Amino acid sequence: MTTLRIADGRVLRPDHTVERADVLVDQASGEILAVEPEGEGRASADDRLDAEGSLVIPGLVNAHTHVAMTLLRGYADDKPLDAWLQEDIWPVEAELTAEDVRAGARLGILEMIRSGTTAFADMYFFMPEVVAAVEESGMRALLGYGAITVGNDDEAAHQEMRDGLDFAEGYDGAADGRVSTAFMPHSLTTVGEDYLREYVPEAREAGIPIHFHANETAGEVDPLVADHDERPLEYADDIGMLADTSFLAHGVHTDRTEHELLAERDTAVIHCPASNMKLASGMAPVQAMRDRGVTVGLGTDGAASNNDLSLFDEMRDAAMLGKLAADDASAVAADAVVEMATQGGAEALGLASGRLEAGANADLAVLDLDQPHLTPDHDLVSHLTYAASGSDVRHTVCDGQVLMRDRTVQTLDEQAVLADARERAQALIDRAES
Ligand SMILES: CSC[C@H]1O[C@@H](n2cnc3c(O)ncnc32)[C@H](O)[C@@H]1O
Ligand SMILES: [Zn+2]
Repeated sequence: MTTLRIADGRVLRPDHTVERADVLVDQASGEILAVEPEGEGRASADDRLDAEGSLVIPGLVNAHTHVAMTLLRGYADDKPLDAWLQEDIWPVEAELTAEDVRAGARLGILEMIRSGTTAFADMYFFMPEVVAAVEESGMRALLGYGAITVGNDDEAAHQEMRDGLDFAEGYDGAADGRVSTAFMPHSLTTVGEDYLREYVPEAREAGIPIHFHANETAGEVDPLVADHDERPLEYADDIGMLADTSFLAHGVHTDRTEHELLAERDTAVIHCPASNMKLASGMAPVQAMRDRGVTVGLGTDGAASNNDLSLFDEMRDAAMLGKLAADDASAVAADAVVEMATQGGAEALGLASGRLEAGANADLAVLDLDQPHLTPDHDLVSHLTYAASGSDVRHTVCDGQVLMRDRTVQTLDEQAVLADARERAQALIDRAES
């Protein structure tokens, strides 16, 4: 057995207490062997990460993104969702190549490793390239091909849905089990009803999880309600899209009936506060959903609508926006936000991560507490939500492997990743605008 000891730090436990302890990891299985409180007999380990003056937390889970959209960061800002997608993003995405997606995925993964994220859910194009980037980087991910049928003829629409299923079936368990997959119809409005009714049951019967965008803007919800005479999530449920292995992104314009349905079906909602604010999509009723028992995770959405992939920024945004949405300063409190960024996201993605305890995946991050903006330390859960940032992360570990040690990423050549992304982003825009 090869072991790794994260030594002499303070450890955030699943109940959000903090204790002085070491985390002992079995690198072969990628699991936590023990969280050993200070004073207990501590055997030596094969490798050691120093956590003195630091806080050890579960690796953060970015439960909804389009990772290769890092190439479009800052390309189109300050527009609402529909105009942004149709006028700017989709015309550029039509020019994407597999190599672009690989470069954008590497860049996004690098950014996530640096900011303490150890797992992400991704919906995009050229997904085998994202699998390859996950494999080489050592990250964990749940991946799916984003299928869209609107604008396609019937044959192409069927092909989109088939591509979604084929990817999910072909790549589940890749990268030594760090990749899992889902069937990902883009949204309830960009995939036609007939296609959803044909392919969603096939995915469910094959035991494939389902992920989609839903109830993001009023402009999307209102016509759906008018056409179907029911709420969007009642429509989704009628098709069979809500299950305990399903998770949806946004859920901004959802009502009480839909929250009760989500709780009953055990379907998680991934809250994307920065994207929802930037595109002026609205304020998700996060406190109301949680009060009714809905599992909520956090996602950055793509870097073009955020514009970064740090879950720390998302945590702060979630707390601030949650209070505004509920008109209540006690809503979406710090501990609820930390839970969403860790256990909530892990549960949505079906991962044994998000908790520092024996038997869980050894996915964790170590934050340097010895800094002005984290001093004094009355409440470290408060700091995680309101004061910390991605650059406070010293070490990142996923599946028991050290991905970043003392702020140096071990698995990717950082300068090469940046140079490649810059070059490919420029060439992509040149092609799209020529
Ligand atoms: C079909 S792959 C994913 C697809 O989704 C687009 N996208 C990015 N952000 C959003 C969002 O907030 N709502 C809906 N769709 C979004 C992305 O550009 C890809 O085309
Ligand atoms: Zn999205």
